[in-house]
Amino acid sequence: MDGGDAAAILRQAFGDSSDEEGDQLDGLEARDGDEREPPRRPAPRQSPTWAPIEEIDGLWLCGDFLSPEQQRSLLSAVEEEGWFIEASHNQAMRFGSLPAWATELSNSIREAVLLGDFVPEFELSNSDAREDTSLFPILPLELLGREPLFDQLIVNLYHPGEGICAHVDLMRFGDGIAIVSLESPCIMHFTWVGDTCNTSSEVENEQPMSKVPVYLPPGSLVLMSGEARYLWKHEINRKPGFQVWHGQELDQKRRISITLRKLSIAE
Ligand SMILES: O=C(O)CCC(=O)C(=O)O
Ligand SMILES: [Fe+2]
Repeated sequence: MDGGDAAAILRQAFGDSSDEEGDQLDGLEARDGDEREPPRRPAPRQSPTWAPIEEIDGLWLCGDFLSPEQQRSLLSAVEEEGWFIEASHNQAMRFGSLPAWATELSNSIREAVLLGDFVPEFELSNSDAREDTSLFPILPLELLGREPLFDQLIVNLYHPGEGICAHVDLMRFGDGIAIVSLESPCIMHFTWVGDTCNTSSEVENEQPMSKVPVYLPPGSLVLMSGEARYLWKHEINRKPGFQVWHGQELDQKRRISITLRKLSIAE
């Protein structure tokens, strides 16, 4: 991707003086707005704080991606879809054209990457990583600049005690996966693909697996690309004893996650 493409991405994210569509970046906040108000330019949001997960290449966490108000607004948008009215329903998927709120969420993800501040220690201590991914280390530019950024949505609802077992997302999805967490915090564990993962073989060879725990607060955004997407499994085990952070078992509530992916181009 050349500099012209990068400039186009930046224009798309920040708009220019004649670009009124910039308002859609504010969509999550504008949802409750008074319709009589004239269109306004979105207030520049505070730079989100990104942290690399040091052990895992391509794994980034934005803990303050959504404000409490934005979380409430996003949750209402999900609930208004009516997917989870029946107690037996805990998952919804959409392909292709996504609900407006999910498109707004995608736009906000792109914006958060473009505005992202990442922790200076990382810059100082990982000059190799910095060189590899010079312009946008959080998400490679060829992913950040694709259109659409995501065309597949999956919303999962987990009751306390429920989670998802270790997996690498299917290869039918391309690189660059985003997960937004709502309601309950949780710990997502990552395991290198080469490591054993099933309980039976674990017991047999008694090798402790090296799992990397990542704490996902409500309103956070995880981005996986490259090794994090293809060479690490992720899982959420919410059975008693597995959601422990700094020695404290997390208080589990219902959790809703929104995963955004892009279908791979068919060969
Ligand atoms: O719920 C989550 O946070 C993860 C969901 C997930 O990994 C998936 O749907 O592939
Ligand atoms: Fe997954």
